[in-house]
Amino acid sequence: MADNVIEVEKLAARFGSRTVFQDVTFEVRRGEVFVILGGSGCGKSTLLKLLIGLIPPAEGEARVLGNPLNRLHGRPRQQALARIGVMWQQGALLGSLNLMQNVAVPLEQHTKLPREAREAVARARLGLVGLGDAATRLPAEISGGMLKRAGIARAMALDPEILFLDEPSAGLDPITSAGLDDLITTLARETGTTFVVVTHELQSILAIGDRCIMLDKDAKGMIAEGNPRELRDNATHPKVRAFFRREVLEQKA
Ligand SMILES: Nc1ncnc2c1ncn2[C@@H]1O[C@H](COP(=O)(O)OP(=O)(O)OP(=O)(O)O)[C@@H](O)[C@H]1O
Repeated sequence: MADNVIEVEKLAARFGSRTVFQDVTFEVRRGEVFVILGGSGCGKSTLLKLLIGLIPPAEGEARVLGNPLNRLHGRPRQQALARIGVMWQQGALLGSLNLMQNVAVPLEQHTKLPREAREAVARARLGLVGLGDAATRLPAEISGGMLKRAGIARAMALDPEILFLDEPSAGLDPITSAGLDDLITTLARETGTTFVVVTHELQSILAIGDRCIMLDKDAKGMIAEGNPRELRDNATHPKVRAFFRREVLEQKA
């Protein structure tokens, strides 16, 4: 039987009387790169927030590592949250701290490790994302791509079982974005970390995704689930076909 790290059943999200999506059901398997995709406003970020328990579901349930995170409180919630890492689109490193100090912040908050040990772990995480030589640089002194890598290193500080990335390639040029895709693929393979990545960049989806779901604003729910390359080749839903085919045609042009 597959080892599921996330199980989502008949999940619905509502703001006031407005339904963003409903009847969303899927699972994420340990070690895979799972992509949540769809056009602007379909609810990708909302789904991410539901998964990590920042907002409660209107209906249904999302269990992450066996726990509905929105229903945990106090110490059990802290313990569950320590097993996942999140990198939001803005990344938000602290400008006054160098990269090593930034990556060490979660270690300071969640562990009793002495400073030298925290810094050693932080340096190791920076090494994992190819920033071993940039540990003492400030966020303002590095490129957009390096900032994303540093954000990933910080999200990995506590050696999470699942890493959630919200639009990691937003604002990056195609070459830097492809480098980040390579990093995600390598980290998933080498560390066994499960990745849940929100993106609408087709190149990235095809490069990194083992499986994906596609949300749709009009359908208010999922319109596709599966391997992205198989969906590109075989999807029959017009919107799914349009998403994968249009961009493929653009790439060939
Ligand atoms: N806190 C909130 N209160 C009310 N409406 C919200 C709230 N958060 C999101 N929404 C609405 O829910 C819908 C889905 O938003 P969400 O940000 O999840 O979409 P998205 O797919 O991530 O979009 P994008 O790709 O543009 O970031 C949008 O119509 C948005 O306006």
